[in-house]
Amino acid sequence: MAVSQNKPLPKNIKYGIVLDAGSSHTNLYVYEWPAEKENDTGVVHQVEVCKVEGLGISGYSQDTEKAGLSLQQCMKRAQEVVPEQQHGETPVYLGATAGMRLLSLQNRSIADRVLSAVEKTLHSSPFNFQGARVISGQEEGAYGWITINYLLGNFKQPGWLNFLPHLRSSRGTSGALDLGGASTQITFVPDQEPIESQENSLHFRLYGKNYNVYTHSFLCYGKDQALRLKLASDLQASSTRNGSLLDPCFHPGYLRIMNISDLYTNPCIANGEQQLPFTQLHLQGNGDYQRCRTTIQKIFNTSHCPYSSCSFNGIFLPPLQGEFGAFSAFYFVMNFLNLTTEKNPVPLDKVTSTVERFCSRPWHEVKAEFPKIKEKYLSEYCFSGTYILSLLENGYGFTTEKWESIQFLGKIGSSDAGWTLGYMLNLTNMIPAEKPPTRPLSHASYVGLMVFCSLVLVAVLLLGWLTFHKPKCLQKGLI
Ligand SMILES: Nc1nc2c(ncn2[C@@H]2O[C@H](COP(=O)(O)OP(=O)(O)OP(=O)(O)O)[C@@H](O)[C@H]2O)c(=O)[nH]1
Ligand SMILES: [Ca+2]
Repeated sequence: MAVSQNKPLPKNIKYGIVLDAGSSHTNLYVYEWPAEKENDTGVVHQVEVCKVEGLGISGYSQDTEKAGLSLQQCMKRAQEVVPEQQHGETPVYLGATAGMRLLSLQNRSIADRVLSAVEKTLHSSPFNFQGARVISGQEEGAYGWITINYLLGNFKQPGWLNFLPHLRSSRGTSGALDLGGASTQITFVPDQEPIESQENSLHFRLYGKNYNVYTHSFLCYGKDQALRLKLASDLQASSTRNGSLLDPCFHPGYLRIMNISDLYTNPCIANGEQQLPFTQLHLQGNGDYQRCRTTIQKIFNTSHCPYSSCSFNGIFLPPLQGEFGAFSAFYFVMNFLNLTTEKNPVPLDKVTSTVERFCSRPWHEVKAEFPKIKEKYLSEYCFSGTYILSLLENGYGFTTEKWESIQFLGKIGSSDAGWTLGYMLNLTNMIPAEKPPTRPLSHASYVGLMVFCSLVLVAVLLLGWLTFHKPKCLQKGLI
């Protein structure tokens, strides 16, 4: 006997936690989804982001234990967000990106110690810890691409197409552009097949469709490392005897003092330090966009290409294809400069003139206008804006027309654009290779279908009746 209940059943919600241990800082994300819809596309969403105070985990190479301790506050926050009875079943993953890739190249045993320290903290939490590891640049690109296409609903087939499988649309996916502090990724489905270099080629089967995806991660070309590359290249080209350098990528009146040893302490910048007769670099801004662009250009080597086409440094890049979503620092910088609009993209010439005007503004004026923005961020928007233009226009070849296909996005719905959601979807097997069997119709669809069938039946009966029992008036009219 069926028992009717008026009370709705309690929602069966599941949770998952991912820590994004980036080069500049760590973010903890909490995701949730209805348990019964686990394999549907587009049901997982972010309910919390917690920004870990202090450095990225790779910044604790001098005191590795602190890398673990730094995560405690956000782990506590996660315990408040996830209901206590579900702590034990909630998976936690930590993925480290370019900062840890660089530290591993520099000193493997210190990098391992940092990872052990964060593992210790995560093991001692009440959640179901699933591991902490350094993810590859390919994975970072791939999971970013999966995240945005999952959130944009690009893997979804319209319901009615389930009945007509041969008509299934091959609706396009969106490419993904991620700009971090230490690396940057470009990932998209190219038109051209096959992909010329194996290390840039990924294959996925998702929801019953095959995707051949191009991806590349440029280590050292995140915006913090790119600034170091630029400064090292400027230093090499200059004849300064005392370490004073005019820098067109900073505002007029801006001054920054840097230790030369800090500039040369990672594998992105090979040697050169020994020859310098000074220990500090005195940067003096002069806010000249054109010159800034020229100096940045020097960090992209376009002199050789062993493929049919390349981005820079001899790396294969097929012709750009389709729409692109640009996130992380692409978004932070463009958003600060008011160059992100929901609907129409801002044309490339307008972006260029905005960055140019911003760079030329005196530092004291900029500081007075944005007193609440961290000085580190504020002072670098001129460099970052110019770097983004160089990378996208000269590095990847986004022309004035192609520029219009880029959308700068921070969030999609409630979820941040980034690699973490895709990483979790993959590790929890939430994106099936094949399309899950279609569920029975929802109540609304059932009622709709019934009404439609009834109307068709009435129309058929009426037509039949009219054919065989023509009313006299109609018969007369026909003669
Ligand atoms: N303006 C601004 N800059 C930010 C913000 N958050 C991070 N950044 C900077 O933007 C750059 C990229 O930040 P993220 O995307 O978090 O980079 P990351 O994940 O630490 O670095 P990777 O390991 O290379 O991916 C870094 O230079 C950060 O210092 C923000 O809220 N506003
Ligand atoms: Ca990142």
